[in-house]
Amino acid sequence: MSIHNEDQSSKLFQSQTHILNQTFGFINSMCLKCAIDLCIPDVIHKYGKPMPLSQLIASLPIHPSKTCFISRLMQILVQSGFFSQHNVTDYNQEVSYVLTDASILLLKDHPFRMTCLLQVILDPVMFNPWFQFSTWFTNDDPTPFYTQNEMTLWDYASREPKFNHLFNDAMTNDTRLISSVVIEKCKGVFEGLESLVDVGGGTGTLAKAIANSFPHLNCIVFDLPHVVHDLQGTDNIKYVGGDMFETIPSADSIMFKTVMHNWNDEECLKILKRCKEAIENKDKGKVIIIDTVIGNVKGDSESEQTKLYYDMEMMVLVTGKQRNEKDWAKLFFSAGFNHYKITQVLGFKSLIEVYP
Ligand SMILES: C[S@@+](CC[C@H](N)C(=O)[O-])C[C@H]1O[C@@H](n2cnc3c(N)ncnc32)[C@H](O)[C@@H]1O
Ligand SMILES: O=c1cc(-c2ccc(O)cc2)oc2c(O)c(O)ccc12
Repeated sequence: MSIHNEDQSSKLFQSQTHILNQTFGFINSMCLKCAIDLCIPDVIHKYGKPMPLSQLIASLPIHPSKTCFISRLMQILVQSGFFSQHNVTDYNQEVSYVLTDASILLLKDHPFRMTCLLQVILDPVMFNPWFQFSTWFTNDDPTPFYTQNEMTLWDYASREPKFNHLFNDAMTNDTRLISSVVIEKCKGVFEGLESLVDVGGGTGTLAKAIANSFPHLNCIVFDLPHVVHDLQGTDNIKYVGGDMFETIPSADSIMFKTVMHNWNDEECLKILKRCKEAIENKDKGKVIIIDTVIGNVKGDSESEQTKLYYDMEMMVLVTGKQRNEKDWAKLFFSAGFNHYKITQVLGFKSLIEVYP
């Protein structure tokens, strides 16, 4: 095939570059993981001022034969916005690095750090199922994760304590930020309630924050037995192990934070019907859902991309999906609920109150 003009060849080169950039996308994730494994954000933070490359190299736990590769790793991390580069004009022209808003959330001691979430998303247990994606389209397995492991993510976590801890820590990372915003912005949601069950509440990060702010509220953290079996409750927090498809403890309010997104419509309908049975006081009782509502805020293009990635992650690992308001409303009314109210909490996450 011959190329006839400038325009044609330039379009071909652009397409080739586009394909290569999309294919090499994993390099951004892997360089970020490498930087965290080597504690680069913490080392630069501890230095307290722009850190010259030679100082950075000297502070990292690397083999002397690898020192010459750090500047190349830093180059891509600067390009992807995790560090910014100061070109110092001293005699040896050495570059220095500082943190950016994004890398501040990668610091070990930051209360809203995202490192555990990132590590679990890139862990081989959650990453390898992607290699089964196309195979899964040709079989009747529930998820690519199932094709890879012959069991669900939840069964895998119950059998592998190391993965269970990694997963629960990752969810805790995400919940810390949301908890503080929910308690600040949505205080009214919890006022007047006497009891609350956090279903799929993990290790209880959100329930603990709510129980601290509302000491008269009796909270139950309900999750699979392998998640809660060794956790100690307090005066107003009790841990209960069980399966939400079988039974949900009774209370005024039943809460789900990033749980519904793990399940398909049929499964969510079953859970919501269980909630209707479990709500003790039908007058003031409600279901509280903290989850994504797609399309309720016009996001920037980066947020739009995140929602699509997140939806794919649910398809590959669990049977769930991200939902728009119409999808949520259909679920609530099909399960026999009467009305609902959506409050936008943070980014594309919302708090939905659903009334019987
Ligand atoms: C995505 S995590 C969310 C954890 C917590 N709500 C948070 O946001 O930090 C989903 C939780 O649902 C729990 N889960 C899965 N299947 C369950 C079931 N059948 N019954 C109760 N909990 C379940 C998992 O163990 C996990 O802790
Ligand atoms: O891989 C994930 C990521 C999440 C996730 C991402 C961002 C957030 O703000 C919250 C949660 O949640 C997941 C999840 O619930 C799951 O069951 C499997 C994987 C992931």
